[in-house]
Amino acid sequence: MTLLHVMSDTDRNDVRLSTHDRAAIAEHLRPHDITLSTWRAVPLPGEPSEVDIITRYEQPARQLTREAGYEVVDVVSLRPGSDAETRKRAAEARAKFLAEHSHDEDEVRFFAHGFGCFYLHLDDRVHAVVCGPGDLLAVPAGIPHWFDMGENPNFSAIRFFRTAGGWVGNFTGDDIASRMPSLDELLDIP
Ligand SMILES: CSCCC(=O)/C(O)=C/O
Ligand SMILES: [Fe+2]
Ligand code: NI
Repeated sequence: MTLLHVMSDTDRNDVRLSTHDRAAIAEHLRPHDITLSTWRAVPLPGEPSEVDIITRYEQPARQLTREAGYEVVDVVSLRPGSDAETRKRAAEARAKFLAEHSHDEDEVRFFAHGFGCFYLHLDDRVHAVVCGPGDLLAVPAGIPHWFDMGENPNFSAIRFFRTAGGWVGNFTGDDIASRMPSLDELLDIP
């Protein structure tokens, strides 16, 4: 399941576009220099480890790394859990990425398992892009955005970086995420 849900940045109920059609989503994002592409999903165990992910997707990940010149590839995985420690870690991770930020390099993420939503703040519109298994999203440097992994995170994503420093966010200080629908709300859209 992939979703693009475009809203006014001052009114989440002012919806300009909402579609699950991957081709239409890619087409809509292209003029913004944002690329949504698809890798053939490979079968994974129910609770894939980081090693499962990187070995199953080694071939396309190596090809992308070679073609685009990425230096660092890592896997971010969060799994649901009801114990206090897991919930605390999930809440901390969620809060970090919910703060609007940009990066000095492109944000390139492949979803191998589960779901997450990128909210791309383009002029006066928020483009919420829910990514699921097989989705590769590439967002140019400098675009303000945030990411929601939901109340009970359950996803694995491969991240591609050009510089060895890994993840560095330039935070805007805007709490816009609190005024927009969460991943859990977007996943309920039929
Ligand atoms: C899906 S990877 C974790 C989120 C992340 O790296 C990022 O920069 C979100 O904006
Ligand atoms: Fe980011
Ligand atoms: Ni647009």
